[in-house]
Amino acid sequence: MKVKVGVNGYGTIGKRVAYAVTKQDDMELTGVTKTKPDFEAYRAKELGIPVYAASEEFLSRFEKAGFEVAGTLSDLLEEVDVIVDATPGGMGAKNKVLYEKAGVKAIFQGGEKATTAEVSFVAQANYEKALGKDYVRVVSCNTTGLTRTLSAIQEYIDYVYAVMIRRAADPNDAKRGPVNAITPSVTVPSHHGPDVQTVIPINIETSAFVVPTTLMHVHSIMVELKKPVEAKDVVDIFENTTRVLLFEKEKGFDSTAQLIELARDLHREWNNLYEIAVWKESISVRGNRLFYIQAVHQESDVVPENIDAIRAMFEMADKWESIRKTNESLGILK
Ligand SMILES: NC(=O)C1=CN([C@@H]2O[C@H](COP(=O)(O)OP(=O)(O)OC[C@H]3O[C@@H](n4cnc5c(N)ncnc54)[C@H](O)[C@@H]3O)[C@@H](O)[C@H]2O)C=CC1
Ligand SMILES: O=C(OP(=O)(O)O)[C@H](O)COP(=O)(O)O
Repeated sequence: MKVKVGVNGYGTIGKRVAYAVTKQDDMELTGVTKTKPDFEAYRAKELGIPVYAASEEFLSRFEKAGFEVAGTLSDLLEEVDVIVDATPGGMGAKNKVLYEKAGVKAIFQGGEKATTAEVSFVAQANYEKALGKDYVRVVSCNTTGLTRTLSAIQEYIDYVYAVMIRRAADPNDAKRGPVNAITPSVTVPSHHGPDVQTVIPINIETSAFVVPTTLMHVHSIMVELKKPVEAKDVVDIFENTTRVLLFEKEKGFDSTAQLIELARDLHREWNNLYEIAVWKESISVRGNRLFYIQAVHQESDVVPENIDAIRAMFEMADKWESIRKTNESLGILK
């Protein structure tokens, strides 16, 4: 049996998740919703993806443009086993009543509060917690990045302090930036630390700044160690951690620009870099403190998590089988 998947909100995350669903042999993409017949709606149609109006109120826009939709969101909900909600942050919680009414399982994204779902999810850290669940939240791109590396070294962690340097906007966003400024999140901790704690139980504080770039987020991480570890052991751990890759400045990876260039060189769709990129030279231990620096491709690291969340919710595979299938299907390097 293939799980029928719908995507509500065909934007930055939604279109990538929809694509990833089409690459799975145990899932099928039933359709996606759009609020208007823009170029993304036409492109979806060209790809053979049924396009539904996101609600009745948007139907007239499609009618006016002569764009034939397959129905509305409520029609899509009748067809699917699970809906991936990738609408703008905060909207998923409001949509949840529709999903409950339709009796359809739902996945929410990191822009929703943890209380919207039964479990907050990062596959390699807590896949089992999502087994059989109806509502799962894939945490934000930054939280996913922090959780992937920190869960790998969890046994050594006494306390984590991390600073998030966040991209101002996604490349397709001409409204928000980049801006000529550095904008701090003045609430400390930023939401990222408490969000990591919804997935793994560690001590962590975070602060965050927005900077003028569209190319990835960067995290500067300091861990107070519970027990001694050497830098070379942490290198070994990360080398053996799925969805984490080590990069060397020595080899020309000076900045996020070269990481994105590598994703282009790999002919990754939308230059997705699903893996968290840790700078190898940055991994260092001084006294009882471990330091490292990593980069997160905000548009894509959560995509494989959505796919694994679907498998967990339908108990279609165990953790490592699901991660392996997802990795292989998306060309994730390890
Ligand atoms: N862009 C990013 O870096 C990341 C975003 N997220 C989270 O993913 C979620 C979606 O974010 P993005 O994809 O970046 O947003 P986006 O703005 O690129 O896409 C949202 C899509 O939903 C559509 N939409 C708006 N109102 C709608 C409605 N009533 N019904 C259905 N669709 C509607 C928009 O037209 C757009 O196509 C948010 O929770 C966000 O926090 C998570 C990880 C990374
Ligand atoms: O939704 C996201 O970015 P956005 O809200 O700035 O578009 C990304 O998940 C990164 O956000 P975060 O810094 O809240 O993890």
